[in-house]
Amino acid sequence: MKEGCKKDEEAKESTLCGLNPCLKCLQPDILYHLGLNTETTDFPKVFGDVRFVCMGGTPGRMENFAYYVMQEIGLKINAATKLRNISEAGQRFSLFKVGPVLCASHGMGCPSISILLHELIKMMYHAKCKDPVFIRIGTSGGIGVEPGTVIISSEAIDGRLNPAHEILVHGASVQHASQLDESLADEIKMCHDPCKDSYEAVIGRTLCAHDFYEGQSRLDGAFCEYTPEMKKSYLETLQSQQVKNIEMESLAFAALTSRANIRGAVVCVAILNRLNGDQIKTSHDVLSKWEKRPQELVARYIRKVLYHNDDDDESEQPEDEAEAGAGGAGDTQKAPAEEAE
Ligand SMILES: O=P(O)(O)O[C@H]1O[C@H](CO)[C@@H](O)[C@H]1O
Ligand SMILES: O=c1cc[nH]c(=O)[nH]1
Repeated sequence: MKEGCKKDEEAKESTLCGLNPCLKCLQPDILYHLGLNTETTDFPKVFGDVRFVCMGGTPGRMENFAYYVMQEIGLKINAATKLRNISEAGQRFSLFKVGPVLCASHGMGCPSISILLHELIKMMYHAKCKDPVFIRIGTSGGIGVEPGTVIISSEAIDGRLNPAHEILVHGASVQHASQLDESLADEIKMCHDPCKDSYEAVIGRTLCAHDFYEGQSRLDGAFCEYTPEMKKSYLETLQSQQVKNIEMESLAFAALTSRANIRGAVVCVAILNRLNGDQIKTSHDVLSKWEKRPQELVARYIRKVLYHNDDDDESEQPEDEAEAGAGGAGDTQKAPAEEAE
């Protein structure tokens, strides 16, 4: 358990801690951007079995991941089954539930993922989830790594290399530590097979920028008020400080998960090596293959945790949906995990 995190009455129910003490007074609690509330949805019944919350930038990636993870954890569905976007009413994020796995899109940048995380963390609290693991599966710009390499973040740092997510509250700066769970990073890394996988997976520091262009020292933005030499020097400094990649959500992800006593990991593929350029020239076909790499590792990890086995050993896999825990994909009335097309 997180240091200084006492188990209170709520913690007996969910394992989250450090949350807003007023949450229990909100009747109902409205998760506005997810289009859900505690009055019309029975959270413990619909989401109480969630053990993994996976997130990534785009709705399409997370829908594909939901179908992929369903197959990988052995949930049987028929070909006509279609997963329902549970947060469709909110019109901001997509959210799919596949048994114990929630898959959410988070948009771009810390403000967007922060909103999603506040609402997902409240969901875990109301649903009384026990020890949920949160994982971001994404893309990034690599620093001195071969494009296609998967980077599992050891910690998230800001542009000044500080391991903290800064927010302004009442006009004052508040910094929250952005550490990630080291043992979770190791467990995910162990799901990579250097003999079979055609790519490398490494653990390293991740720089989180608040912009894709100037914030990442690109020379190809609409504005650029620095020289190629200044860019080179900054990226080389990052490399010398064991920074392996740059993306745009890890600070908020790490800070909010650790504040809630949630184990979190960030697993991103590098789609270019920033030491060699700024523009992404790789074909969409190749990019979509690379994008699946973090998904593969994370699906293997989930499978391993659920069935306590190695990838080759299928002996403990469930026979059917019920055993695997395929469960409600939305409100309490809907059929589990799907609606027929
Ligand atoms: O990992 P994904 O969701 O692809 O997001 C990465 O790509 C976006 C920029 O293109 C940023 O949001 C960055 O973090
Ligand atoms: O260079 C990159 C690539 C993906 N995402 C980023 O934020 N930066």
